[in-house]
Amino acid sequence: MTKKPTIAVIGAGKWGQALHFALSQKQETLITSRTPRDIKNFTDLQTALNCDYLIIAIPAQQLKSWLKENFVFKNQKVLVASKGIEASTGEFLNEIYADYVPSSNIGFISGPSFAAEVIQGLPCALVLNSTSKKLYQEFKPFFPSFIKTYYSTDVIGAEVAGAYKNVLAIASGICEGLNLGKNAQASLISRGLVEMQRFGKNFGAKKSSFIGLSGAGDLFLTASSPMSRNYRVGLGLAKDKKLDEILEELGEVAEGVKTSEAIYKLSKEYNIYTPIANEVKLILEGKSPQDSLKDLLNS
Ligand SMILES: NC(=O)C1=CN([C@@H]2O[C@H](COP(=O)(O)OP(=O)(O)OC[C@H]3O[C@@H](n4cnc5c(N)ncnc54)[C@H](O)[C@@H]3O)[C@@H](O)[C@H]2O)C=CC1
Ligand SMILES: O=C(CO)COP(=O)(O)O
Repeated sequence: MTKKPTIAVIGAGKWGQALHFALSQKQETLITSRTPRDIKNFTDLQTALNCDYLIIAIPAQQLKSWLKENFVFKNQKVLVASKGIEASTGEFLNEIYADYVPSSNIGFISGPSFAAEVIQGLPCALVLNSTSKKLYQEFKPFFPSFIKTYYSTDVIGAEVAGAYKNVLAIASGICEGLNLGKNAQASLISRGLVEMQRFGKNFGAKKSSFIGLSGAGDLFLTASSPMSRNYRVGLGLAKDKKLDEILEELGEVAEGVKTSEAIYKLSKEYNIYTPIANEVKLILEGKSPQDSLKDLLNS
């Protein structure tokens, strides 16, 4: 008799728990995190790492050190659930993972997916991005009927879109917080989409990823709802709150904060025009949102 494949989620934050709930609909799914949690099928890290299939939902800025300290490759198949760019080095997550997992064994989840809705079993559509279609075909049956999965080979497109939309969500939250109106917000979001596509093109991303679920889909979701943590960061900044205070109140990760630094660094290095992301970075460092608005309108 063939052994049933084993599967585990690593990281029990909001997204890890929602994915654990979703995958547990069809098969036993383990979950682990740094601190023990009262969740069904919670296990220790080593047991999780011994599973055949892993879904890793650790914030982007913690990933590099987490992999170095904990990860041992045992031919596991990995789906990355994080959305961000490493700020200290400007590395994309697929570049960081490349030191640990071969490309045939790794995929990246993208698309509009608030954890709070997924954990209620509400319908959603996700893209699994991998150079290996076989990997997609192996993971697809694990997903429950309320999640429709699509396949794409555009790993870098999915990564850029998922990371960039968090920065644009901060900008959109600022726009809402300043009461600039729906015209301004729609302009910001659509110019943001152009900007993220321009940025992605530089790294080889496909245009089609930006007009699909990974780009427009996730951007429209995150940049239009206070359910987004990044959007709420923007709302706070518009009300002149200090970043530390906003993040403490949030109590969860807002990837756009650090990702704006990474985009700033990369856009300087590769000479890419990224005006909205640059202004977000400057506002996070203390520039007044009103001054940023003037600069964006006149650039
Ligand atoms: N919440 C959501 O709706 C979605 C989140 N994501 C992405 O998933 C990633 C995780 O987000 P959430 O789970 O929502 O964040 P969260 O703030 O709810 O939880 C983060 C989790 O990471 C763990 N963690 C933090 N530092 C760690 C370290 N050094 N080593 C090990 N574990 C560590 C924390 O203990 C916590 O369990 C982010 O990149 C986010 O952008 C993607 C899609 C949807
Ligand atoms: O990525 C997300 C939805 O697709 C979650 O966005 P926030 O991290 O801004 O809440």
